[in-house]
Amino acid sequence: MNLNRPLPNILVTGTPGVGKSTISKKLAERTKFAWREVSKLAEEHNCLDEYDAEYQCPFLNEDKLLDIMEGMMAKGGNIVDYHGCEFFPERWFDGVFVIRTNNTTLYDRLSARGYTGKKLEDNIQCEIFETLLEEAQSSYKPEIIMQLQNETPEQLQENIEKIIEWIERWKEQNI
Ligand SMILES: Nc1ncnc2c1ncn2[C@@H]1O[C@H](COP(=O)(O)OP(=O)(O)O)[C@@H](O)[C@H]1O
Repeated sequence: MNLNRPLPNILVTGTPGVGKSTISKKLAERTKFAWREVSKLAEEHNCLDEYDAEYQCPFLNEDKLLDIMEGMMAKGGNIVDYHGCEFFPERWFDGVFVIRTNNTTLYDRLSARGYTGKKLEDNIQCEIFETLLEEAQSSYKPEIIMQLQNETPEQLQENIEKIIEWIERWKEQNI
C-alpha cells in the first residue's frame, strides 16, 4: 500500500527472543531508518497500565500508544519492533517481517534472558504454534509478509541483506 510515503515502513515481529531487536538495530544503522522499539515507546510515554501477575508483564494501553506513534509513521522510514502486530493500523506498513527461530535455540536465548516457568513455556509454545505468523497473516496482505529464519550469525547477516534489498526494490517501485 503506497500512501505517498517517500520511504517504506517496516514491521519486525515475532516471538520474544527470535532476534527482532538485534535485526532492527543493525538495520537502522545501515538504512538510517528510525528504530521504534514499541515496548520502550510504551514505557517512555506512560502507555503501560497495571501489572499482569500471571504473565509477569504490564498491560499495554494500545489506543494511547497508537496515538503517539501515528505522527512518527506518517513520513515512512520506520522499523517497528514488537512481539505483536494485530493492533497496528494495516495502512502503516509496507513490509511485515516475521522472524522465526527453532525451539532449542529460542529456549536457550530466553533462559539466558532469565525467563523461567510459565513465561518461558508460553513463549516457546507461541513459536511452536506460529502465533505471531498467524497474527500477521490475519492482519496484513500475504504479499507484504515475509518469514526470516534467524538462528545463526550468518542468517542474521543474510536477513539484514534481504530486508535492505526489499527496501531498495520498494523504492524502485514506489518513488
Ligand atoms: N542470528 C542470530 N544468531 C545468534 N544469536 C542471535 C541472533 N539473533 C539474535 N541473537 C541473540 O538472541 C538473543 C535475543 O535477541 P533479541 O534481538 O533481543 O530478540 P527479540 O528482540 O526478538 O526479543 C540476543 O542475545 C541476541 O544477541
